[in-house]
Amino acid sequence: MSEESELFGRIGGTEGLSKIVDTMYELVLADPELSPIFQHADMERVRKMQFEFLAGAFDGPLNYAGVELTAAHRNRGIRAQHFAKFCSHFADSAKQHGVSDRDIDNALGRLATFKDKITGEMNVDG
Ligand code: HEM
Repeated sequence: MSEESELFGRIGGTEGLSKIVDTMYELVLADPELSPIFQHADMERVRKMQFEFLAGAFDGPLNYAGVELTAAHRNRGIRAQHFAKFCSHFADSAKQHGVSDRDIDNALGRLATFKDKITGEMNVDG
């Protein structure tokens, strides 16, 4: 990959991230543990919103205009093991699209910071 200073650039910018998101949801929807959670989701919207969210999280353009993450994932029964599988599908997709292991680790570290919002494991005292 290139020597771009931002993670977003190094993972291939708009084109690269779009491909990573598309492949990631192919893997997620083919996963029998995760696909039921997406049964009623508007996948076109989810892909678009996920692209925008991740672009911002990876130091790219900040255009995310979707629902706040806690609200979007509340009461869906999403647990730590679902989160872990989702992240491993992200990593497999990024690997397929040529992202370096170092950049994948960097991206996974950023995804991990959203875990409590996605799984609802909020620290109520925090
Ligand atoms: C770091 C990890 C994750 C991020 C950044 C993320 C981000 C997002 C975003 C941006 C949306 C769109 C919100 C909107 O419509 O405005 C969304 C929707 C959704 N996410 Fe996640 N998500 C993550 C993990 C997960 C996991 C682990 C699951 C379940 C296995 C999940 C299930 C869903 C579902 C079902 C929707 C659709 C909600 C609806 O029908 O409106 N997400 N997510």
